Amino acid sequence: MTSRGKRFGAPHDGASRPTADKSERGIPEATVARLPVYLRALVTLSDRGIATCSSEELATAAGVNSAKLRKDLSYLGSYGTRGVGYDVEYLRYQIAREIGVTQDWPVVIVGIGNLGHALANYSGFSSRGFRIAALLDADPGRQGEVVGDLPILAFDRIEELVAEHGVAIGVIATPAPAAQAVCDRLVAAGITSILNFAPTVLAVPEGVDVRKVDLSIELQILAYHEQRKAGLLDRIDPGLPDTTPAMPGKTTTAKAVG
Ligand SMILES: NC(=O)c1ccc[n+]([C@@H]2O[C@H](COP(=O)([O-])OP(=O)(O)OC[C@H]3O[C@@H](n4cnc5c(N)ncnc54)[C@H](O)[C@@H]3O)[C@@H](O)[C@H]2O)c1
Repeated sequence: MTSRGKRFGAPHDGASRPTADKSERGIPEATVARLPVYLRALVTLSDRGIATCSSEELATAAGVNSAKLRKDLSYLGSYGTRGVGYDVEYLRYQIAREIGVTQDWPVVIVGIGNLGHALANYSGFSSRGFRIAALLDADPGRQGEVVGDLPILAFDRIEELVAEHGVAIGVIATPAPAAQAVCDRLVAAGITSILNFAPTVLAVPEGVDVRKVDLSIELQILAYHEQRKAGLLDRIDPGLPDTTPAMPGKTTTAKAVG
């Protein structure tokens, strides 16, 4: 239950509803997090004119192992056809329906600086069902500038715009010190899902979902793996033939999900 206007609860940063490991339909959260990755792989296969694919092909395209993929898809009741594999278009539809991207999701972006401009100009949102309904900024010097097809509007219009477009998702691309106040106002206006790019932990009431994108944390994780690789190489006697084992761990050239 959303409790709009209630006092804010515990900081809530990252995966939605951290206490639950299953979605309302009983699909594990880790599986839910991989569904968009499968969807993106299916869109690519479909764009290449591929009508059916095996679980191995789809798993490779999505960067997961095929047993995990089959298990994930079984939660959707999708098992493929023996000897044929999965129907790409149908599976794409099934996953899109499960995620909710067969419908149009109006989104507002708050903070149209460097990052906000990049997000506003990104065409990938609309092709995946996310329509940018409004661009908002507190700086009058930015207001009126057209980015993509939309003018930057005053953040003070947030309530009016959320109501007008039925917006449920807000993107925060303001500096960190402003993010909590922006978040509070988005929630008070009726927004129940927030994608936060500011490097700060947001406190939100129960029923509001927050996802955080932090490129520096992703880079730090890669740095950690680089350090481990370097440590392994240091331990190899340079006089011996190279018998370096394959690197353990989940991080490969593609980002591991879940
Ligand atoms: N998550 C990532 O990977 C990533 C990458 C780059 C930047 N960032 C973060 O994204 C945020 C934006 O970065 P940037 O480089 O675009 O900054 P920027 O300074 O270029 O833009 C910030 C914008 O937010 C606006 N703003 C400030 N306070 C506001 C408020 N209260 N209400 C509405 N708008 C407000 C400013 O007027 C400005 O236009 C920062 O928090 C930054 O740390 C995150």
